[in-house]
Amino acid sequence: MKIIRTADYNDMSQKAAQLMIEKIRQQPDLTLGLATGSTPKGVYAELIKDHQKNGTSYEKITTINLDEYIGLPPFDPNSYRHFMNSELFDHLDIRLENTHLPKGAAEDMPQECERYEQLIKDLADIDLQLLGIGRNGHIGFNEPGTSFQSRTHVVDLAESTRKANARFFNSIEDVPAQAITMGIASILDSREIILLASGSAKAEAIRQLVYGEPDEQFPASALKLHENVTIIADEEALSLVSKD
Ligand SMILES: N[C@@H]1[C@@H](O)[C@H](O)[C@@H](COP(=O)(O)O)O[C@@H]1O
Repeated sequence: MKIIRTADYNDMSQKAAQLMIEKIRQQPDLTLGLATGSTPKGVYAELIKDHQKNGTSYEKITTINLDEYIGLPPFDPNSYRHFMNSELFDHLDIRLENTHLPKGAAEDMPQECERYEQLIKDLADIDLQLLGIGRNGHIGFNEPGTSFQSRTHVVDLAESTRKANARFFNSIEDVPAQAITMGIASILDSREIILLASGSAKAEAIRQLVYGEPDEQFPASALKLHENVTIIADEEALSLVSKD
Protein backbone atom coordinates (compact mmCIF):
# COMPACT_ATOMS: atom_id res chain seq x y z
CA MET A 1 0.00 0.00 0.00
CA LYS A 2 1.25 3.41 -0.89
CA ILE A 3 0.90 6.10 1.77
CA ILE A 4 0.62 9.80 1.01
CA ARG A 5 1.09 11.82 4.21
CA THR A 6 -0.55 15.23 4.14
CA ALA A 7 -0.29 18.18 6.50
CA ASP A 8 -4.00 18.45 7.30
CA TYR A 9 -7.53 17.83 6.08
CA ASN A 10 -7.36 20.47 3.32
CA ASP A 11 -4.09 19.12 2.02
CA MET A 12 -5.55 15.57 2.03
CA SER A 13 -8.60 16.78 0.10
CA GLN A 14 -6.49 18.62 -2.47
CA LYS A 15 -4.08 15.72 -3.06
CA ALA A 16 -6.89 13.19 -3.46
CA ALA A 17 -8.83 15.52 -5.76
CA GLN A 18 -5.71 16.13 -7.87
CA LEU A 19 -5.22 12.39 -8.38
CA MET A 20 -8.86 11.96 -9.34
CA ILE A 21 -8.88 14.94 -11.71
CA GLU A 22 -5.78 13.63 -13.52
CA LYS A 23 -7.49 10.26 -14.04
CA ILE A 24 -10.75 11.87 -15.19
CA ARG A 25 -8.88 13.99 -17.71
CA GLN A 26 -7.00 10.93 -19.02
CA GLN A 27 -10.15 8.84 -19.22
CA PRO A 28 -13.28 10.99 -19.44
CA ASP A 29 -15.64 7.97 -19.30
CA LEU A 30 -14.26 6.64 -16.01
CA THR A 31 -16.40 4.72 -13.54
CA LEU A 32 -15.82 6.27 -10.12
CA GLY A 33 -16.74 4.52 -6.89
CA LEU A 34 -17.74 7.15 -4.35
CA ALA A 35 -18.12 7.32 -0.59
CA THR A 36 -20.07 9.39 1.91
CA GLY A 37 -19.23 10.56 5.44
CA SER A 38 -17.47 13.75 6.51
CA THR A 39 -14.08 12.70 5.17
CA PRO A 40 -14.66 12.98 1.39
CA LYS A 41 -16.58 16.28 1.60
CA GLY A 42 -13.42 18.32 1.06
CA VAL A 43 -12.46 16.22 -1.97
CA TYR A 44 -15.88 16.83 -3.48
CA ALA A 45 -15.54 20.57 -2.84
CA GLU A 46 -12.18 20.49 -4.67
CA LEU A 47 -13.67 18.60 -7.63
CA ILE A 48 -16.42 21.22 -7.88
CA LYS A 49 -13.89 24.07 -7.69
CA ASP A 50 -11.82 22.50 -10.45
CA HIS A 51 -14.90 21.86 -12.61
CA GLN A 52 -15.92 25.51 -12.30
CA LYS A 53 -12.42 26.91 -12.82
CA ASN A 54 -10.85 24.49 -15.29
CA GLY A 55 -13.90 22.95 -16.91
CA THR A 56 -13.06 19.29 -16.15
CA SER A 57 -16.12 17.52 -17.53
CA TYR A 58 -18.15 14.72 -15.94
CA GLU A 59 -20.54 14.36 -18.86
CA LYS A 60 -19.33 10.85 -19.62
CA ILE A 61 -18.47 9.84 -16.05
CA THR A 62 -20.42 7.14 -14.25
CA THR A 63 -20.46 6.96 -10.47
CA ILE A 64 -21.46 4.18 -8.16
CA ASN A 65 -21.66 4.66 -4.39
CA LEU A 66 -20.77 2.21 -1.67
CA ASP A 67 -23.87 2.21 0.45
CA GLU A 68 -27.21 3.62 1.57
CA TYR A 69 -29.33 3.53 4.72
CA ILE A 70 -32.30 1.19 4.59
CA GLY A 71 -35.65 2.90 4.93
CA LEU A 72 -34.55 6.37 3.83
CA PRO A 73 -36.06 7.56 0.55
CA PRO A 74 -33.79 9.54 -1.82
CA PHE A 75 -35.30 12.90 -0.79
CA ASP A 76 -34.60 12.32 2.93
CA PRO A 77 -31.87 14.83 3.92
CA ASN A 78 -30.00 12.01 5.71
CA SER A 79 -30.04 9.64 2.76
CA TYR A 80 -26.75 9.18 1.00
CA ARG A 81 -28.49 9.99 -2.31
CA HIS A 82 -29.35 13.39 -0.91
CA PHE A 83 -25.79 13.83 0.40
CA MET A 84 -24.23 12.97 -2.98
CA ASN A 85 -26.57 15.24 -4.94
CA SER A 86 -26.03 18.22 -2.68
CA GLU A 87 -22.30 17.72 -1.98
CA LEU A 88 -21.28 16.87 -5.53
CA PHE A 89 -23.59 15.94 -8.39
CA ASP A 90 -25.73 19.11 -8.37
CA HIS A 91 -22.58 21.16 -8.98
CA LEU A 92 -21.10 19.18 -11.89
CA ASP A 93 -22.15 18.54 -15.49
CA ILE A 94 -22.70 14.86 -14.63
CA ARG A 95 -25.91 13.17 -15.85
CA LEU A 96 -27.88 12.15 -12.78
CA GLU A 97 -28.94 8.94 -14.51
CA ASN A 98 -25.27 7.95 -14.58
CA THR A 99 -24.97 8.27 -10.80
CA HIS A 100 -25.86 5.16 -8.86
CA LEU A 101 -26.57 4.40 -5.21
CA PRO A 102 -28.31 1.39 -3.72
CA LYS A 103 -32.00 2.10 -3.24
CA GLY A 104 -32.54 2.21 0.52
CA ALA A 105 -36.30 2.32 0.10
CA ALA A 106 -36.53 -0.62 -2.34
CA GLU A 107 -39.31 -3.06 -1.45
CA ASP A 108 -37.37 -6.21 -2.14
CA MET A 109 -33.91 -5.86 -0.58
CA PRO A 110 -32.40 -9.19 -1.72
CA GLN A 111 -33.41 -8.25 -5.26
CA GLU A 112 -31.95 -4.76 -4.84
CA CYS A 113 -28.64 -6.30 -3.70
CA GLU A 114 -28.58 -8.47 -6.81
CA ARG A 115 -29.46 -5.55 -9.06
CA TYR A 116 -26.63 -3.48 -7.60
CA GLU A 117 -24.07 -6.24 -7.90
CA GLN A 118 -25.12 -6.82 -11.51
CA LEU A 119 -24.81 -3.10 -12.16
CA ILE A 120 -21.18 -3.15 -11.01
CA LYS A 121 -20.55 -6.06 -13.39
CA ASP A 122 -22.36 -4.31 -16.26
CA LEU A 123 -20.15 -1.28 -15.74
CA ALA A 124 -17.16 -3.64 -16.15
CA ASP A 125 -16.04 -2.88 -12.60
CA ILE A 126 -15.02 0.33 -10.89
CA ASP A 127 -11.94 2.13 -12.20
CA LEU A 128 -11.24 4.16 -9.08
CA GLN A 129 -12.89 3.61 -5.71
CA LEU A 130 -12.75 6.26 -3.01
CA LEU A 131 -13.08 4.99 0.56
CA GLY A 132 -13.30 6.40 4.04
CA ILE A 133 -12.74 4.26 7.11
CA GLY A 134 -14.78 3.80 10.28
CA ARG A 135 -13.07 3.79 13.66
CA ASN A 136 -13.72 0.04 13.90
CA GLY A 137 -12.19 -0.46 10.46
CA HIS A 138 -15.45 -0.59 8.52
CA ILE A 139 -15.36 0.24 4.83
CA GLY A 140 -18.65 1.07 3.14
CA PHE A 141 -20.91 -0.35 5.82
CA ASN A 142 -19.02 -3.63 6.09
CA GLU A 143 -18.75 -4.08 9.83
CA PRO A 144 -16.17 -6.25 11.66
CA GLY A 145 -16.78 -9.94 10.95
CA THR A 146 -17.94 -9.41 7.34
CA SER A 147 -16.63 -12.07 4.98
CA PHE A 148 -13.96 -10.94 2.52
CA GLN A 149 -16.00 -12.88 -0.09
CA SER A 150 -19.10 -10.72 0.51
CA ARG A 151 -20.97 -9.01 -2.31
CA THR A 152 -23.66 -6.31 -2.01
CA HIS A 153 -25.69 -7.17 1.08
CA VAL A 154 -27.87 -5.89 3.89
CA VAL A 155 -26.14 -5.19 7.20
CA ASP A 156 -27.18 -4.51 10.76
CA LEU A 157 -25.21 -1.43 11.76
CA ALA A 158 -22.88 -1.70 14.74
CA GLU A 159 -23.98 0.40 17.70
CA SER A 160 -20.65 2.28 17.49
CA THR A 161 -21.31 3.13 13.83
CA ARG A 162 -24.83 4.37 14.61
CA LYS A 163 -23.39 6.50 17.41
CA ALA A 164 -20.64 7.90 15.18
CA ASN A 165 -23.16 8.78 12.46
CA ALA A 166 -25.78 10.14 14.89
CA ARG A 167 -24.31 13.64 14.52
CA PHE A 168 -26.09 13.94 11.18
CA PHE A 169 -29.49 13.00 12.68
CA ASN A 170 -31.70 14.58 15.36
CA SER A 171 -31.00 11.69 17.72
CA ILE A 172 -29.46 8.22 17.69
CA GLU A 173 -32.95 6.66 17.55
CA ASP A 174 -33.36 8.24 14.11
CA VAL A 175 -30.24 6.50 12.73
CA PRO A 176 -31.45 3.53 10.68
CA ALA A 177 -30.58 0.12 12.13
CA GLN A 178 -29.70 -1.33 8.75
CA ALA A 179 -27.96 -0.40 5.55
CA ILE A 180 -27.27 -1.86 2.15
CA THR A 181 -23.61 -1.91 1.21
CA MET A 182 -21.29 -3.16 -1.47
CA GLY A 183 -19.42 -6.16 -0.09
CA ILE A 184 -15.71 -6.48 0.51
CA ALA A 185 -15.29 -8.59 -2.64
CA SER A 186 -17.23 -6.01 -4.68
CA ILE A 187 -14.87 -3.29 -3.42
CA LEU A 188 -11.75 -5.37 -4.07
CA ASP A 189 -12.78 -5.81 -7.74
CA SER A 190 -12.06 -2.08 -8.27
CA ARG A 191 -8.96 -1.42 -10.38
CA GLU A 192 -7.62 1.21 -8.02
CA ILE A 193 -8.55 2.27 -4.48
CA ILE A 194 -7.89 5.50 -2.58
CA LEU A 195 -8.57 5.40 1.16
CA LEU A 196 -8.89 8.75 2.93
CA ALA A 197 -8.42 9.38 6.63
CA SER A 198 -8.22 12.53 8.66
CA GLY A 199 -7.92 13.34 12.34
CA SER A 200 -6.71 11.59 15.47
CA ALA A 201 -9.98 9.62 15.83
CA LYS A 202 -8.81 7.54 12.86
CA ALA A 203 -5.19 7.06 14.02
CA GLU A 204 -5.71 3.66 15.65
CA ALA A 205 -7.64 2.33 12.64
CA ILE A 206 -4.89 3.51 10.29
CA ARG A 207 -2.20 1.95 12.49
CA GLN A 208 -4.05 -1.36 12.39
CA LEU A 209 -4.52 -1.09 8.64
CA VAL A 210 -0.85 -0.39 7.96
CA TYR A 211 0.71 -2.88 10.39
CA GLY A 212 -1.96 -5.60 10.73
CA GLU A 213 -2.51 -8.78 8.73
CA PRO A 214 -5.70 -9.35 6.70
CA ASP A 215 -8.35 -10.22 9.29
CA GLU A 216 -12.14 -10.28 8.85
CA GLN A 217 -12.52 -8.69 12.29
CA PHE A 218 -10.99 -5.54 10.76
CA PRO A 219 -12.70 -5.06 7.37
CA ALA A 220 -10.27 -2.49 5.93
CA SER A 221 -7.43 -5.03 6.24
CA ALA A 222 -8.90 -6.72 3.12
CA LEU A 223 -7.24 -3.89 1.20
CA LYS A 224 -3.93 -5.65 1.88
CA LEU A 225 -5.07 -8.25 -0.66
CA HIS A 226 -5.36 -5.58 -3.38
CA GLU A 227 -2.43 -4.47 -5.54
CA ASN A 228 -3.30 -0.84 -6.10
CA VAL A 229 -4.28 0.92 -2.89
CA THR A 230 -3.19 4.40 -1.84
CA ILE A 231 -3.87 5.75 1.64
CA ILE A 232 -4.07 9.54 1.63
CA ALA A 233 -4.15 10.65 5.23
CA ASP A 234 -3.17 13.63 7.32
CA GLU A 235 -0.54 13.81 10.05
CA GLU A 236 -3.08 13.22 12.81
CA ALA A 237 -4.52 10.09 11.20
CA LEU A 238 -0.97 8.85 10.55
CA SER A 239 0.33 9.76 14.01
CA LEU A 240 0.77 6.08 14.96
CA VAL A 241 2.52 5.16 11.70
CA SER A 242 6.26 5.72 11.42
CA LYS A 243 7.49 8.09 8.71
CA ASP A 244 9.86 5.61 7.02
N1 LIG B 1 -20.81 4.38 5.44
C1 LIG B 1 -19.90 5.42 5.83
C2 LIG B 1 -18.51 5.03 5.46
O1 LIG B 1 -18.42 4.88 4.05
C3 LIG B 1 -17.53 6.08 5.98
O2 LIG B 1 -16.24 5.78 5.55
C4 LIG B 1 -17.58 6.10 7.49
C5 LIG B 1 -16.63 7.11 8.11
O3 LIG B 1 -17.23 8.37 8.16
P1 LIG B 1 -16.51 9.74 8.38
O4 LIG B 1 -15.80 10.03 7.11
O5 LIG B 1 -17.63 10.71 8.62
O6 LIG B 1 -15.60 9.57 9.53
O7 LIG B 1 -18.89 6.44 7.87
C6 LIG B 1 -20.01 5.82 7.30
O8 LIG B 1 -20.32 4.75 8.13
